[in-house]
Amino acid sequence: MGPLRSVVLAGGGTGGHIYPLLAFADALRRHFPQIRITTLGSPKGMENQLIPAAGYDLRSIPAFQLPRSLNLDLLRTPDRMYRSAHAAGEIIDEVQAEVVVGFGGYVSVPAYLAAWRRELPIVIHEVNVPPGVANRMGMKFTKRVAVGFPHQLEQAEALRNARLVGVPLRTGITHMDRPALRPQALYHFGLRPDLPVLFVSGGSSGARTINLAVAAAAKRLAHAGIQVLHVQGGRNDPFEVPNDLPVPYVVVPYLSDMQLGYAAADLMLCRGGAITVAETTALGMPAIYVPYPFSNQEQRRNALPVVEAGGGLLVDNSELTPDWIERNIVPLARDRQRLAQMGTAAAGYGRRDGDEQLLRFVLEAVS
Ligand SMILES: CC(=O)N[C@H]1[C@@H](OP(=O)(O)OP(=O)(O)OC[C@H]2O[C@@H](n3ccc(=O)[nH]c3=O)[C@H](O)[C@@H]2O)O[C@H](CO)[C@@H](O)[C@@H]1O
Repeated sequence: MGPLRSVVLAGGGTGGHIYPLLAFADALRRHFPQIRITTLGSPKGMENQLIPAAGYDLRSIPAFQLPRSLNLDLLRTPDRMYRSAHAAGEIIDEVQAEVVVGFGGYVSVPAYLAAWRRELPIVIHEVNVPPGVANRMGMKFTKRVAVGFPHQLEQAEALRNARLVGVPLRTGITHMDRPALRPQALYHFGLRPDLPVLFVSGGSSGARTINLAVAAAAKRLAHAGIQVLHVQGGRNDPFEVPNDLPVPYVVVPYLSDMQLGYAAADLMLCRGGAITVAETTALGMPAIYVPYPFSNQEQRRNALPVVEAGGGLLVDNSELTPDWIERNIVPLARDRQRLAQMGTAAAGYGRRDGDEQLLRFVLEAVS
């Protein structure tokens, strides 16, 4: 077949849906420099900051919230769904899209619906178990479903026949040479080269429990000679850290250059969002995962295979206290050998070619 000329990518809400979309857009552009890439988002999601900043065309379509269960009778779906699908269809027609690729988030549903009505190929990329509500609806319109992780094939009936492609990750992360970037990253954040760095991130929105627990442990970490680089997260309140600590504790609201954080880090403390897990493992980053407790155990499922492979530790949200941090993180952060072993195990589970594998799958869909 000839080169792809025009695609519509749909996805939005939080970073977990948007970063894979952007990484895939970059792969399309690398392979087909003349391609027209149009992204569909909702008016309020993080896509409104992240997608224009990455230089892609973002079209907003009217928002509507999906019910959280699937016994959705399409005939009784509210008018707003049809308005959104109509808007998505007009954009698909205008750009003469050859395929719609959806990454989840409720903005994907009107795109799937509009593409189905036009008999356009639809490809869904799903990273969670259970699959998100929007993508489960999309699966009524296409059998071309790609997943990020092996456990998804075993743990979700709806994903049993999906194609395992991995997660499209930003090349700034997948092509990164961590040791080479480390001095620059430490300098950038004002961190010392002679002491370990704990990198704390609660995902794209931030995590209140993690933020408060680590901030409350600031003195104990500092007196043990552990530096902290702490990302507050896009939607979280500021927290207090003592300002008379003997070693650096750096708080940043959000990192657009996430690779700098990974480069500075010896150990990560994070939630178990799917893209975060894909990134830590692609980089061979030892991590302590604190899954978000309120979303169908999806984050626990993401982190468990890495932890079972020896690539990190798992701690319940309710158990992450300053005492736990002192007892577990302090000795680990100072044990270079154990960190190296964990890093190697994490890397064994990680993969870096999700963007290329998804592209191959999409090309099959349009051929
Ligand atoms: C609470 C919740 O429901 N979270 C879900 C959400 O997580 P969330 O939106 O937090 O997504 P992930 O943890 O999967 O990914 C976060 C992304 O944001 C990036 N990042 C983060 C902080 C920062 O300062 N800069 C930055 O670039 C990370 O590098 C990563 O690429 O979507 C994921 C993927 O569907 C799901 O698995 C999570 O369960």
